Amino acid sequence: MSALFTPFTLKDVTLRNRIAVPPMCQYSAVDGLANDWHLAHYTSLARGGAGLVIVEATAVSPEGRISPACLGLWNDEQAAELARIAAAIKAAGAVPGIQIAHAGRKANANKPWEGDDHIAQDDPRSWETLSPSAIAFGHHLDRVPRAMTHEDIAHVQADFAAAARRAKEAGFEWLELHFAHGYLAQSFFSVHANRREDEYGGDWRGRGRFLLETLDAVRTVWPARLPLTARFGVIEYDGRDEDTLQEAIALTKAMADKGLDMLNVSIGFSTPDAAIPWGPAFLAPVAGRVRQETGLPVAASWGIDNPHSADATVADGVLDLVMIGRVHLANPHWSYQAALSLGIDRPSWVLPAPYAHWLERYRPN
Ligand SMILES: Cc1cc2c(cc1C)N(C[C@H](O)[C@H](O)[C@H](O)COP(=O)(O)O)c1[nH]c(=O)[nH]c(=O)c1N2
Ligand SMILES: NC(=O)C1=CN(Cc2ccccc2)CCC1
Repeated sequence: MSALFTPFTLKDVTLRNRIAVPPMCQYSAVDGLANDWHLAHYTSLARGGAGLVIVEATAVSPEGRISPACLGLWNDEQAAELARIAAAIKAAGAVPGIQIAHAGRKANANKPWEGDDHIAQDDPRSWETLSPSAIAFGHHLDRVPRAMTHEDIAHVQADFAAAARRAKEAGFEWLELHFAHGYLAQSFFSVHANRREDEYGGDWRGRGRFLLETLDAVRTVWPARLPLTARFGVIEYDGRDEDTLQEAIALTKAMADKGLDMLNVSIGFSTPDAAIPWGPAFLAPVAGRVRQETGLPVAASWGIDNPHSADATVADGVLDLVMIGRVHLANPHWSYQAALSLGIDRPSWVLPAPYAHWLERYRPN
């Protein structure tokens, strides 16, 4: 029996297996609108057999986009296009999820393959970036952002709540708040980015306030019966990891008290000077510690790309869901290959009938 291919129920939602496609920006939108690229991309991933497919970081406002080509959910036209994608994911047998985000001081950047750097301020595509403090990330993202006022903070939190309402109306059944990877919410939590001296700065409670208030605002509009999760950078690999982890675990417990249903454990990416120990499944033990100490179900990613290690993280009670990212770009049918490798019954039926019927009778050698 394979732990990876057991169902997972959270609130009223049941995933057919423990395999999730994490959000992965496609940088392929115009004016934040999803198009045929996104429809084909997400449909093929869902048809590949994963239990959960989470649509990429989708900005809660125009200036919350990482790049001008990122998706948005700040208007009803965008919601209508995303509704087609949610329906296509569901029709393929996966649960449709979406991540809502604000890129903060990492916003207004070129596509990764077009420089990945901040757009020049005299470029017509340029817009003002916001952050808790007027401190640039550095390196290729060296623009100094404007320190947010309390009005800015309230406005962005209202944008998150509005985007969550639109996500619900568009038919998404799993919502993830982007609280990781050096974007706005992570920046509020990070000592590298947040030097505020008001109630949104200082100790972990101050630096965590924006995240808790945003969670509160979203929880009010997101149905109690559907999973509300957050992707959160609990470690920076910046030399103060134990401090960061303890603060992140304390904040995660506070978020759980406010109705967070699950944590998608990730990296802070708040400083260009991080010494990240890249390697197969390197973050899984960190996620396992968060799971132990908070009692929340957890997911994690980062180099978990072979079926046996993915299966082991679930079987050993380290992870509840495995986020399988880049390898899905190489092979949307990764779940089928995993089913073959793990020897589950009728592995082809991880795929939809038009494929499964024939593959069950024919095995690519
Ligand atoms: C092209 C691309 C785009 C994104 C990502 C990655 C890549 C490669 N990642 C991170 C991703 O979800 C995943 O956590 C990492 O890729 C690590 O997992 P793998 O090692 O790829 O399985 C990411 N994470 C996130 O929370 N929101 C996002 O929109 C994106 N976008
Ligand atoms: N929107 C996000 O959260 C993104 C995260 N990435 C993290 C990453 C870093 C290094 C390698 C892969 C992914 C890159 C692209 C956008």
